[in-house]
Amino acid sequence: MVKAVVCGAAGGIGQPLSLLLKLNPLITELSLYDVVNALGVAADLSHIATPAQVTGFLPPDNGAERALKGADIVVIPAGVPRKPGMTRDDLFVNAGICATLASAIANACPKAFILVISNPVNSTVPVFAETLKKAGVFDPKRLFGVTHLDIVRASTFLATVLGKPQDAPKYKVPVVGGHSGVTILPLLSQAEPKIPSDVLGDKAKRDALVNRIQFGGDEVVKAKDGAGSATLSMAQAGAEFAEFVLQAAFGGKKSQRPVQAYVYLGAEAGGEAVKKEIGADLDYFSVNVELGPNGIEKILPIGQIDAAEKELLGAAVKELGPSIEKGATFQPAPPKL
Ligand SMILES: NC(=O)c1ccc[n+]([C@@H]2O[C@H](COP(=O)([O-])OP(=O)(O)OC[C@H]3O[C@@H](n4cnc5c(N)ncnc54)[C@H](O)[C@@H]3O)[C@@H](O)[C@H]2O)c1
Ligand SMILES: O=C(O)C[C@H](O)C(=O)O
Repeated sequence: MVKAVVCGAAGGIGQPLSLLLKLNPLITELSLYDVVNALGVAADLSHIATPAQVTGFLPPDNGAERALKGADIVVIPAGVPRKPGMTRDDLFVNAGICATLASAIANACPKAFILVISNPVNSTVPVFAETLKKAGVFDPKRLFGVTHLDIVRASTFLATVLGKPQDAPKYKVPVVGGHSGVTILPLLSQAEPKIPSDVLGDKAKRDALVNRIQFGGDEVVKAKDGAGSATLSMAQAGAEFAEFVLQAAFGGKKSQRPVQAYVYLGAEAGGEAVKKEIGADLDYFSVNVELGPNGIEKILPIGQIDAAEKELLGAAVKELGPSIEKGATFQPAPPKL
């Protein structure tokens, strides 16, 4: 029996993500929580003939905690998306929503795997961690900032540059750092299969590819022209990442290869080696991790990077530090009496 919850289930990401989770045979119970329309989305999905039993919840009568009660995995795409001209940091208004949901998780399902999609991920993950710490239930092995869309984009854009767009699933590019602009650090030198030297060694081609991976989100924001940001590709990436976590925990399938997520790097999580590699005392970074029944089993080293990547790492670290600090020191407004 596996219970999954989507918080923000009626939104642009939430609806297709909930659909994809409804199709996941490992999930037997699916709770959909949102401040609007969660009952409608749940009624609609509940007619699909798959094992997961779907229920919708709205805020009245402590709806968030009722939705979350006993959950094994919680996926969170709640909060506002970007409009053209905005940075992800402009979405820090979502911090309050994240703190509220983290408190509800601490009460209702403190052992759940928590997958944070809400932006700015670089700051909202520290908001979750600090709220869970205050409640005494923080487990760094179970908290993930979902940066998997950057991995999906890197495969697609690399295959396109190489003139083999249909081979996108074959290309694996580690993407480390954070989830916004220059904090997104694609490690092209570690791509598999190896990138031919006429692309990797051509500065203009390489810079263009790195830039497209770093600013892929902006392409969608621009194309949607005020109607939001990536929703369908994010739903697919979120469902795929949830599947990695679920398979490792409940499916008896240890991940064949490491997956990447924005995770806590404190000593108790085993992230000290990565801090040394990046030469900075950052408490969060997107890295390769190995998953097992209890979540993150091992934070893996970044490994060898080349001179161009070292330069990009400097820029990523510089921007990440203040974003992490902003999330970690966030004070939610006291509840209105
Ligand atoms: N991590 C990533 O790679 C990634 C990718 C795309 C989008 N995002 C982010 O995901 C978030 C959602 O994007 P979207 O396009 O689905 O937005 P959206 O506006 O379409 O949907 C957001 C949903 O959250 C709900 N919501 C608001 N406050 C809530 C609360 N307190 N509790 C529960 N639900 C609440 C809204 O009612 C809405 O249904 C944004 O912050 C966006 O920037 C992240
Ligand atoms: O670009 C955005 O604001 C949404 C998301 O972070 C993305 O990468 O698509």
